[in-house]
Amino acid sequence: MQDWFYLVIGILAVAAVAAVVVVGLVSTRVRRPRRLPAEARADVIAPAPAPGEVAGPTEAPTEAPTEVEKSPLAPAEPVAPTIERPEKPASRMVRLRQRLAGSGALGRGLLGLLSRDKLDEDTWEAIEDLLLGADIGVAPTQELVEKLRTRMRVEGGDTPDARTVLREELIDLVDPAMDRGLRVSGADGQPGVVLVVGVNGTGKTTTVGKIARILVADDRTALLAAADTFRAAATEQLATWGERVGVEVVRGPEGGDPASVAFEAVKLGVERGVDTVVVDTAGRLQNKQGLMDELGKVKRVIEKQSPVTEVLLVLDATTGQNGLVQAKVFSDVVDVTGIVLTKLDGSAKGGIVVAVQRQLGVPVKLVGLGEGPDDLAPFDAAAFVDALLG
Ligand SMILES: Nc1nc2c(ncn2[C@@H]2O[C@H](COP(=O)(O)OP(=O)(O)OP(=O)(O)O)[C@@H](O)[C@H]2O)c(=O)[nH]1
Repeated sequence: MQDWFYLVIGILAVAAVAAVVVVGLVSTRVRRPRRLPAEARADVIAPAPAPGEVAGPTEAPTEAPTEVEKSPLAPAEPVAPTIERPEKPASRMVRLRQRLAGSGALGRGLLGLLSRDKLDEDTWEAIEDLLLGADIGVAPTQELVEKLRTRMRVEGGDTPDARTVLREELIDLVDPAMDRGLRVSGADGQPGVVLVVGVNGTGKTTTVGKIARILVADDRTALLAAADTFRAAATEQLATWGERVGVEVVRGPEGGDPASVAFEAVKLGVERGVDTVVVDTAGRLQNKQGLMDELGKVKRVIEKQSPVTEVLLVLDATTGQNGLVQAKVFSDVVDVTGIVLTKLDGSAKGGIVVAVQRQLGVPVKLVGLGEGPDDLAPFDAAAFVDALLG
């Protein structure tokens, strides 16, 4: 009986050990990680490339790793920013001439009509319509047509030179006598202060960046003030413009007081003795009196440091009559001293140059002729008319 008892115990013990071994083997199989395909392994294991680094191949390196590769946290080698050399402004209008193709249709249309053998009433009416359609405005259109009528009648003779007459009269209308120089220098060693204003989306920030390039091209030192604190992206945008030409940008906290940013920038400009401080402002809707008052405040606060030498109003050439309404409101708040007409490359309405100058009695000083960094040109009446006439 005892033998039987020991035999049963022995069999049970052997069975228990066998069960433990089997369970152990099975669980080891279940827990062993699946082999991942090479690509998936790389996604999981490889560190994300550091900023500025280019993600390389994921295979194991065949050579000894470099210091940077050994430590994925090692900072990327600082890359010295490349400072660009902007184009000198003098030749820009000529280079950008073909961008006025839209407005060129006006010149070609007028020339075609004036060159007709017979200048009858229908032709003069068509000329008037062309001028009005190009946003020159009613009074300037009537003046021009009157002068053209007189000259074509008096000088007509056998072979009236329509092109010469038209060119002279258009240049006269655009007014070559206006002083279009940018006032970028201050008196008594103070910096010149250029305040750039206008409705949002007209191209103010872009224009400030382009003006910085003009100043650098003319070997002037400059400082930019990102006083458009309403739109964080505007500050970033300006910082990028500044970096590209090595011009410092003074910025404030998002939503902060624009007047304080402008004040700090001009103060720094005075301390450093820079030639020019250019101040970008927020795009303000003309019907928001509070915002317009704020613009007046920006100017007053700047002038505690140094006088504002130029107030540039940026207008989008494609907005036509609406742009003129904006222009009037801005000129009531700050003394606008010059106009920057942007997006003239995308407009068939070059006549707005004449209309806005008449409306404000202030010259167009710069024209935007594209989105390229150096597509801002000093305005020249004769070059503009020549571009219109093709
Ligand atoms: N085609 C063309 N586009 C231009 C010109 N000037 C500016 N732009 C474009 O107009 C758009 C608006 O320019 P921004 O400089 O951001 O306008 P903003 O007035 O500062 O706008 P806010 O910061 O919102 O007030 C951008 O896409 C510019 O590239 C120009 O002369 N021609």
